[in-house]
Amino acid sequence: MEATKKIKTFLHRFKQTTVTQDVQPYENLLQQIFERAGSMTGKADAELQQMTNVIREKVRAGESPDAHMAQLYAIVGEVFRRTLHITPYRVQVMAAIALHQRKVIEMQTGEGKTLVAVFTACLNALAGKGVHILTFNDYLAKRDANWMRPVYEFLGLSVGCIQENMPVAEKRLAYRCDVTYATAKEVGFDYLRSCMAYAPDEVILRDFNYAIVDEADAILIDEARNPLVFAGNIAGQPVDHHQIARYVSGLTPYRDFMLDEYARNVFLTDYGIEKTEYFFAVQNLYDDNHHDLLIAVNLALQARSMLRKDVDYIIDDGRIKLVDEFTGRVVEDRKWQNGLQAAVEAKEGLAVQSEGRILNSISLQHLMNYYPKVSGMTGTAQHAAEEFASFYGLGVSVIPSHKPCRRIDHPDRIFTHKAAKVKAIIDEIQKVHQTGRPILIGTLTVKESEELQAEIQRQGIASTILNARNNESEAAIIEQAGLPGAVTISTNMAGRGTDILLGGKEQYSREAVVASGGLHIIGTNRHESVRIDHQLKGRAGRQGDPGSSQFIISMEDDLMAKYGLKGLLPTHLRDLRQDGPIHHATIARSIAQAQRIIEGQLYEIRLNLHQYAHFTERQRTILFDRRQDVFFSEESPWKEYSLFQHDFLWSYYMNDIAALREGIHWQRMAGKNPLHEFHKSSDAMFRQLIADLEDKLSNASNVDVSELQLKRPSSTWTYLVNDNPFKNPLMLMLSNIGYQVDLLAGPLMMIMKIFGWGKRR
Ligand SMILES: Nc1ncnc2c1ncn2[C@@H]1O[C@H](COP(=O)(O)OP(=O)(O)OP(=O)(O)O)[C@@H](O)[C@H]1O
Repeated sequence: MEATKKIKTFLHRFKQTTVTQDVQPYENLLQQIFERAGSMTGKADAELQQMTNVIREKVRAGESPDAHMAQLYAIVGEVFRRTLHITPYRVQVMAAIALHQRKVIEMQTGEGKTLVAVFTACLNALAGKGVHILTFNDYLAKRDANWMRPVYEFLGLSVGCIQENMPVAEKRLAYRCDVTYATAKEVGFDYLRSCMAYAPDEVILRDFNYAIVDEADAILIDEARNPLVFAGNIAGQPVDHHQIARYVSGLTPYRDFMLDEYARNVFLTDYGIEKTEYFFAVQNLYDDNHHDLLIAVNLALQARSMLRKDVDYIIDDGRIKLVDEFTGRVVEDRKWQNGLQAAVEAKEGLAVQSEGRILNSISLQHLMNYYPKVSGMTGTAQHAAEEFASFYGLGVSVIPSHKPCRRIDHPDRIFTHKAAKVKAIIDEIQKVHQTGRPILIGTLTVKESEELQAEIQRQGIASTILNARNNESEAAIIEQAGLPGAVTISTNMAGRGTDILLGGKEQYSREAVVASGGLHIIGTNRHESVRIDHQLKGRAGRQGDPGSSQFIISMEDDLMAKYGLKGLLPTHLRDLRQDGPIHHATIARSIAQAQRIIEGQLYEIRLNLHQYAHFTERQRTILFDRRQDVFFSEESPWKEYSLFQHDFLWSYYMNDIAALREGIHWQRMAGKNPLHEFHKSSDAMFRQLIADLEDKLSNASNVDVSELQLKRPSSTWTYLVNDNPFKNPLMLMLSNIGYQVDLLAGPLMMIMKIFGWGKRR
């Protein structure tokens, strides 16, 4: 039976891998909506509100909202005209239908997804159970809630918005609104907070109902690599990180330590081990007594050789701030976990902050699974269709654009080395700048953006920079980026959600920019994820505007070096060095293939994370259900005591589980399957946890309440970067083959991804 179930699950994943281009199924509903829309224009405001109230009563009496979609969408369209003076396009209404039908809709960048979500949110909010619109960042949550507020309020629907660091009382009110705009991350933290409440007024969230996820691929896929972790502070450091950082800075690569960038691995050589033992006066570094030292040295090596200042992080106000590789933004509350943060702080000579002890944690994938209904929107859904299907059971529906896209995407210009590439970028900027067209240059890192600006300045061209160092001026920079002659250099920050208006706000200068050919995009690197490249291109040619894009790259770029892409080239091209671009069909194909391979690997990492997290999540549910029983019980003197015990033991358990995971990959060396071993060990540990908890609770009546120190753990909310122990996903994939049918699904999907099979276009 079990085997049959696994085969069914396996096949189901493939069956779900659908991308629908066919919009015919929506035509019938669209016709009904637009027929009704005609009769709405003559109605008084009060009439529209009364019609909405009638639908609301029917839905609350148990009727399905589906039956009222045509009527309500026609009303919402009319309300848009009356309140915001916008007439929704036919394709936007079509997208709103698909959204209600649990799809991830792909709409071209700039087509107005913010409006689309409102139709579906209104329909689903009538039941009174709340709709969450999950945005990419806090700024968009606030902007969209305020922008769309008149529409909701006209229909008698309340709208709230969640911001990080908002007082709990304000958050509770916002979550009780009919529609709440928030980032997925903040909802996740509020969920964890609610799980650990000590009194009813500390419960922030109500039951989940429906989530519309904006920029769905970024939130449901890219962000899903990072578990949300509620961490408490513990004082003291077991080792002197600064001393270790100084020691490691003097080591020589390839003699004292080896590093394999592709596998994201760094380790001491035999020579390096002996040297370290001598320096720290220990006999055997691998002895249990020196475990902390060994780990700290490894982390310091990782900090020295794998993490780069102004690329992976910046230093601001004496603190390390991580830069998100997908968005180019500083992520204020993100930290590396398991001691790596401290190692980087020591490397930079900063004070080492105290390390976090995990108090509670959830993955975004599991959080989303608590919503009975989920749908999503993005400009780049097709590339992630397999993953939407396998993790979330969501299909992708491609919505045609309102006006045909006029953007010209030039084929990549590829150079043999970096200097030739930079020269070509400067030439390109000079050539396009002369025509008066605005230019947006997308760079990979803060460092690269600044170096390029210096180079452009030497050529006498003024430019503006947008990167993690100046994100507070983002809105002002973007406002200027579409003006005639503007040159803007940015990291991935000028990606999702960035609406560059041609000519700024002035109509006459818009006409001038349109006549000159619109915005020109220059990409200076191919990103690991092709979706990020598409988002960058998507800043030009919005809503039928003219525009163009050109990637100028070199075989020495990080992507090529990291993944050894030269190896994919024919032998005679590998050592070529020339000033002009390389003209060879194989190269562009190889790069595209490499991006597919990398995406397959990243998928594999996420699949693994999911498989491990899934087991712990099930245990968390069991334990927190028990916590709820204590929470709502009446034995008040012992209640808090039973809860400061529950949370304390769970916290210890979470940390033990993190340590178990950290070392479990060694089981592969013993010919065992790490995932199986993890399940076995964590199952035994969980049973012990339950036994300990019951023991503590049964002894609770012997505790003198006056002696209890009911102190809560002092806590911080941390968004930890998953320092994945599976450094080489390919090895992991191979080692897993043959253990269980379920595990085969991932690798097979990866192979299909690489060869582009299984996609229906
Ligand atoms: N029906 C419409 N009529 C006129 N303007 C519209 C309409 N719908 C949207 N817009 C405008 O289009 C612009 C882009 O809208 P929005 O930010 O929602 O796009 P988007 O799809 O989220 O883009 P991206 O994901 O690329 O950032 C906004 O300036 C908005 O006012």
